[in-house]
Amino acid sequence: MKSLNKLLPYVKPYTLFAILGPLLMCVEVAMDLLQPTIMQHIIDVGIANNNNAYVMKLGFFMLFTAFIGLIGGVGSTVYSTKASVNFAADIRRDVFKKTEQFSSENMDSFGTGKLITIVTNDVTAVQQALMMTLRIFVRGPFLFIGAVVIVWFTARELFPVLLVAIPILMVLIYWFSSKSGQLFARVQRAMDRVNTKLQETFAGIRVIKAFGRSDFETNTFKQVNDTLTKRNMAAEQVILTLMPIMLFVVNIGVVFGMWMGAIKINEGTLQVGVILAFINYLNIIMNGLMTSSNVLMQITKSFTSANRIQQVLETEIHIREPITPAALLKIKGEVEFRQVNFSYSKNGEYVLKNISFQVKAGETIGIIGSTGSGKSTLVKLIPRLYDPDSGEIFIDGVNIKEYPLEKLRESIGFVQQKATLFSGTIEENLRFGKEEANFEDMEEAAQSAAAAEFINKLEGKFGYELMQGATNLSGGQKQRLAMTRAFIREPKILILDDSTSAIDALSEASVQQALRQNHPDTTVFFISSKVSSIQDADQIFVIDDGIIEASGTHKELIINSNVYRGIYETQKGKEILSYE
Ligand SMILES: Nc1ncnc2c1ncn2[C@@H]1O[C@H](COP(=O)(O)OP(=O)(O)OP(=O)(O)O)[C@@H](O)[C@H]1O
Repeated sequence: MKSLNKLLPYVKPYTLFAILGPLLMCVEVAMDLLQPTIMQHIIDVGIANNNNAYVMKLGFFMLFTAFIGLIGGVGSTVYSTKASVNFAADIRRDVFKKTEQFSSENMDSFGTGKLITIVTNDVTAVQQALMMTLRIFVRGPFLFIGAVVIVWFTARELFPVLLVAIPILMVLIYWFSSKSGQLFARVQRAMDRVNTKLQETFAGIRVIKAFGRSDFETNTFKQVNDTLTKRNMAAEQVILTLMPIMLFVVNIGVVFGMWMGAIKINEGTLQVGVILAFINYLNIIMNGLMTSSNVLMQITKSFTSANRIQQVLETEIHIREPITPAALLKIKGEVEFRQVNFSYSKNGEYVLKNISFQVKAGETIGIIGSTGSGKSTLVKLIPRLYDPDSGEIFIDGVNIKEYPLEKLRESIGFVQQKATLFSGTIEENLRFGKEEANFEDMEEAAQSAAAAEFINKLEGKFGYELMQGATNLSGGQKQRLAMTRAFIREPKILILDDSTSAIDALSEASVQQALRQNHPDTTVFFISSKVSSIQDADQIFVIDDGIIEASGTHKELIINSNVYRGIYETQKGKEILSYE
């Protein structure tokens, strides 16, 4: 309930619509409530006295009220929809904006599957809850109270029937609603699992096919889908059983009403029309109670969704902007790590342990080490994708936490291990690196990244459309484009995280040469599992189990580092070592 309340400020810009919706609904309900009484008068006054003119007059009045009711109903739908759809759109916008600010750690803790479910399903659930509240919430109680009051004034003789029927109906609704509330919570959890499974399958469809696991995946999807179906069925069945039981109670009420009415008619204290109107009101009362309980159920269902939305909106961003940012000169590219420790889990198990080093501007640093040793993690700390648990990182002698985040990241070009490209043209993807890049910039960067040749062969060249996930490019082409995108922004610090793994040795050498020639002042961190890719670096860091096991030039490390020599030997063979 609390989290739903916290979303109420999102209704504020649409207050007028949110008032008009229920207001117009009141008009519709008032007209609905008038109908049985008009009918009663037609029967008891018009038909009983053979007064055709009276029948016609009230007949037209009945039509008129129905028409006004229609306008009220349509108007209410229009304004309630405007309020709830805009309310949801604003929440979606803010959830999206918030996730854009998320640090990698925040992202890790939610997971993309859950975030997508929140932006789609959960926002839709609160939208529906608001829509129903605005449109129907007033309708239920208004119909119920209105009908009870009218029966009190027009058919008091039959009121005892209501005194028995209403408590029974209320108990039934309470029991069924609480039962279905629990069942719908189970439905929502099953829905989460279906969504997660779908996202995972769509993202990994190629792997599934390559491993011939389609049947297995179809089966696991069938399991989560079956659970969802069963739970949906159970929840719907509860709702659907309620209606006939309530109708049964109402019909017993009708029989009793007619029986009591017949006695009163015989006594001459009641007219036929009153009984007919009473029967109608009894149905209206049932409808009113049902509608109220439906809305309550929808609102209860939306609590979980509101909670999840609130979790995103209230998430504390781990990577914060500095309170007093450093006065900015142009970043040169000196990098220093001072006793840096880092862990993903924050339980003290460090992935990086006591890392300290200094790099001069314009130096090329090779980083090598076994898989999972912490190489990628180390470079991710430079653009503050994560912050260290302890220790400090400096660029040009200034703690990186003191730079405005945007400024810091603007001066860093980062090519991640897995090249991420977006659907759109190559040009659009490159502009991601530098908005104002012109054609020459693109050409030049593509040359440096050994991408120009393949781009020129593509239909439309820089206008070539990439599909989602750039599936219409090869692995090596994706890496080259990702490098072009990083080169184009002429960064002061360039991080290449195993970004030449799918590129042939010749092209890799040409990329390295282009870097030296065209970007001599850029500090380059070059992660690679191949010694041949980094052996010309000014300094090489050998990472082993989260520590810098050794550092130095290739020649120094061959002599001083067992780990480095081990890697080198496995890759080149001992005979080359002795030859060197
Ligand atoms: N987002 C994450 N959450 C939790 N643990 C992580 C995360 N990313 C990496 N790790 C763990 O941190 C350790 C270091 O990972 P890292 O990616 O830095 O290794 P690496 O040396 O770059 O490996 P590789 O050469 O295989 O890319 C690994 O044990 C890995 O399982």
